[in-house]
Amino acid sequence: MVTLANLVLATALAAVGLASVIPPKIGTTALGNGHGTSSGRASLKQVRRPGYRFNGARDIYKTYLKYGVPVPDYLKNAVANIDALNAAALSKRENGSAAAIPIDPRFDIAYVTPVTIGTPPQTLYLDFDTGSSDLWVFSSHTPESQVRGQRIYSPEKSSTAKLLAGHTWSILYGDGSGSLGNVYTDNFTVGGVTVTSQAVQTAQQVSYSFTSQSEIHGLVGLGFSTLNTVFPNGQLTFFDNAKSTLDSPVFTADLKWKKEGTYDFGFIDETKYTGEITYLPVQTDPGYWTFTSSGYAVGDGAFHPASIVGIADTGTSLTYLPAEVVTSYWGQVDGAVDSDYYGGYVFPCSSKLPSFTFGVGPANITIPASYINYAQITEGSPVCFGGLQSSSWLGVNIWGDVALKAAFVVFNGANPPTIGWAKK
Ligand SMILES: CNCc1ccc(Oc2cccnc2)o1
Repeated sequence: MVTLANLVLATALAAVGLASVIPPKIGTTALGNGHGTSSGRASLKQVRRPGYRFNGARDIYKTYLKYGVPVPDYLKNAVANIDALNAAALSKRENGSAAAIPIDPRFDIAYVTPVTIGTPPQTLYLDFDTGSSDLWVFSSHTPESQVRGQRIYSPEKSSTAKLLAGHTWSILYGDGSGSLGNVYTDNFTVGGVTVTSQAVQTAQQVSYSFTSQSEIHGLVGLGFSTLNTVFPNGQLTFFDNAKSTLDSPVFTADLKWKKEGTYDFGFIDETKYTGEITYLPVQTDPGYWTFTSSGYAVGDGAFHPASIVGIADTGTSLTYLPAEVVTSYWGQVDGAVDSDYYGGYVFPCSSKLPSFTFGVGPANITIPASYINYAQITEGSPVCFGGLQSSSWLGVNIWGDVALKAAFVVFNGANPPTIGWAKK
């Protein structure tokens, strides 16, 4: 016996996706192939209206109206409450996409991405670096003698800038470069994603290697915020601040060989990779995107299972792996030597290089040989510098740009974080 109350209950349960105890049999639905044939069968593809947010209370409200039952006040309020929550959620969600531009057309020493800081917006090009967690910029506080062509951020020209009184920072990178200074908070936007009151670390000193690289106006750290060097209170990275407003707590890196790639925030662009994404666990202590590769192969040679613990670091140009791995690679290259004089593996530019494959769980990523022929020692030299170098002096294995640009990489900031790898 289907009573009206049961019907409402059934509709309500169905509306919230729960199987109802009374199979609602509200008339028969037209079935068929949707092409108007006379077969008496039609199927209609259900599509989600863009921006649609589910409101179960409204479905029940409609059932009351449909059967002429007076709508109780609590139900009217429920509909309004859920609409308000949905509106707030929609207004909060944002995603973004920004270019990763090689700073030198000849070889991929680093990639920069346009950002705007402050009000009115000041545009700078920053190096997005998953291997560190400070957001710092050349600024009006950087001595003019240390600024050589870089754009600067001038907090005094931004109506939304606020000094973070008593806070300082100082950072040293793996290549020996470094910078230090004080801290403001201001509006920070990349690819349409805005964080208000982002900690922006203004440089008061930069090392010569930064001064000499005019295309890099600062860094955006995308490592875990535990690595942030601001003292006495560590600050959150742009990603950690943006996470709650993104559709999904992820960013992806699609770096390219001698071409512009992209960083996406809040979504995974299925058109940017092929096959499946393999997700691996991330060790977040001390704060790098640390994962374990499952082994390697040189060229078409046999795959060597191994556990290679390393960090995914968009801020490092080359890839640094254990000595036994790189000696087995360079052993396949005529004339390759690990040169103290040149500071790493070099080889005759005329030599043929094999590709390099590294394992990511049951899957793998292959770095084409061309990516490993990194650059001539100097313009016109017959000696070339390898993109695969030994990590023995570093104390950590680093999957830098030479490896990352061979893949589509998902930095998943959920709890627990994971890192995803896909071919492209
Ligand atoms: C090349 N020295 C200046 C410079 C540009 C970008 C960075 O930053 C780095 C360097 C190494 C590792 N991680 C980030 O330093």
